[in-house]
Amino acid sequence: MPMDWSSDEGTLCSSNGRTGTTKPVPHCHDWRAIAEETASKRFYDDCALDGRVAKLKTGGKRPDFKQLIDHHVTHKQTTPYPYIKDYQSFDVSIDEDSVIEFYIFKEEEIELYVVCALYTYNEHSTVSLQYNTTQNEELPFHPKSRNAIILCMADDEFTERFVDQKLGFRTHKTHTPTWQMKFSRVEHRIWKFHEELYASSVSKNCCFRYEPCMRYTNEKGFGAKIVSNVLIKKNKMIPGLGGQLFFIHDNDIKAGVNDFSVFTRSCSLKQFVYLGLAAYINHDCESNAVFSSIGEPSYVQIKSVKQILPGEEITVFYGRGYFGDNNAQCECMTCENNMKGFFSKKVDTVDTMAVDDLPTITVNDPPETVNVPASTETKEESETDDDSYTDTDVSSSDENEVHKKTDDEGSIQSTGSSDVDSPYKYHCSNCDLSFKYNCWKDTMREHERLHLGGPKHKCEHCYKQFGDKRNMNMHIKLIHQGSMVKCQKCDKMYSGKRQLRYHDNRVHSKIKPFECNICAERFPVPCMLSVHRLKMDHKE
Ligand SMILES: C[S@@+](CC[C@H](N)C(=O)[O-])C[C@H]1O[C@@H](n2cnc3c(N)ncnc32)[C@H](O)[C@@H]1O
Repeated sequence: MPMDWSSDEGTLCSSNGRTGTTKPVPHCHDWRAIAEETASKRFYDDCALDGRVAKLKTGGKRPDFKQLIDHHVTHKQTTPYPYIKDYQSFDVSIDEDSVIEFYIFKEEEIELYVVCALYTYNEHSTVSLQYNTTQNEELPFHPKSRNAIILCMADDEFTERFVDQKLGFRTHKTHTPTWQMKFSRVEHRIWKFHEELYASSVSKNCCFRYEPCMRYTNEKGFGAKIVSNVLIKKNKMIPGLGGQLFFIHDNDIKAGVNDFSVFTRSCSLKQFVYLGLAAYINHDCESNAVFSSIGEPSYVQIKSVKQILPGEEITVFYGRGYFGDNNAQCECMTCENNMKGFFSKKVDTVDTMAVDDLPTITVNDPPETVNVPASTETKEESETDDDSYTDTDVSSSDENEVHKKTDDEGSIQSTGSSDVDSPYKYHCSNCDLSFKYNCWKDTMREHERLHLGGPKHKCEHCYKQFGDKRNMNMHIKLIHQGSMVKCQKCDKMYSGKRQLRYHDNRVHSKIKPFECNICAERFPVPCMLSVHRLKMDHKE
């Protein structure tokens, strides 16, 4: 109901008659100043519930506002508050021995109750504004999203200052405008805490680092990931790696804009925005870490569930349905290796999408931990096709560093060619890198070129470097120019003619040009043949 208090004279009503003086009801835009002034005078020091101020010693607990208001309503024999639902899930952090007051301005004629402001007093009587739930306060977001909005504003500012500076490109942003609002003590703490989190994440001693990540389609080449700097043992909290979590109202979630780190609690189905360093952690279906909230419910930390090696990406499991039903759109490395999720239906676009990851060193862990770039090129295809593209892109400095580190420190072992059963049979002659399938030999060739110190082609649009100019051009075409080819039969988009042809073989023409030379079984795309060879042990 629209309300203009400036034109009305109203009554601040008292249940016990002690403070029933008539006062002009403030203009709704002035409520903040007036309520604050009233509060600062501690006008109602000895009142319990008197119609204007409800006062409650919290003893450090979150007050039950609904009960408080219900009590007030019963006591006053008046109609229920129209905004009562706004109180059911207030999330107010309260210090030990705080006193909470809430102010109720009542306009009797129209029986409209508006809870104007909520204050906390600490033991020194400092007043801070917590919430405003007036109906016609011109808030640009739902009042219950306030903490989340402050978090978003802080995140946009500090990611730009700390992470973007480090990586040299603009990473995720919630695009929340910086609303001018007076912060409460608690809100100020949210802001400061966030700043400190980010500041410590770029300090020398930090045990993890940010790295660019171009793996995920919807990030269009401007994603980031968190990589460990040290060996992290299993079941350890990762120091400093966490984020803040606050409830956000549905109306304030904008799909594709600020929803990249929104989680739903399974028990309450409420949505929370989770931001901070940990919001740069990507999902993997067999993650090496988990979310862990111990203590402060609004600060969620990250705990390892496997041993994490220096140089290894830290990943968490977002949930079973985060990337569509059964994570059918998941593009994680595990899905890629197992041809599940996003890769289950799109075998023919695998090499388009797996453009990011450097092949990492195979370790003495199970071979699944190895990131293998999934170029699917075979002998039949490689010489002729202009679209052949093996994205062994190399931020060469990084990669060589990893090699050096592993040699020097001996903390990472080579796969060892003695491991007869390992599927990683194709070894680089200069370092410990191993490849799973022979069909990735182009990737390997590219990689080996690095050891020769061959020319490095740097993409002018991003940080990536390539041993082969052709690959760089293809990368530019794919990632920066977005030039894809379209299937005329079903409108699906592919990175090149070859991928389109594989798609057509598999889905439309149903032809199988790739034959196993051992058992003569035929396949529509070469990587299916490679998998078959590996599974059946039908070596070439
Ligand atoms: C919380 S952020 C993780 C960090 C992200 N790379 C970034 O730079 O903002 C979540 C986003 O990362 C991407 N992402 C992370 N893991 C993914 C996966 N397994 N499959 C597809 N996209 C993923 C998606 O774009 C998702 O919306």
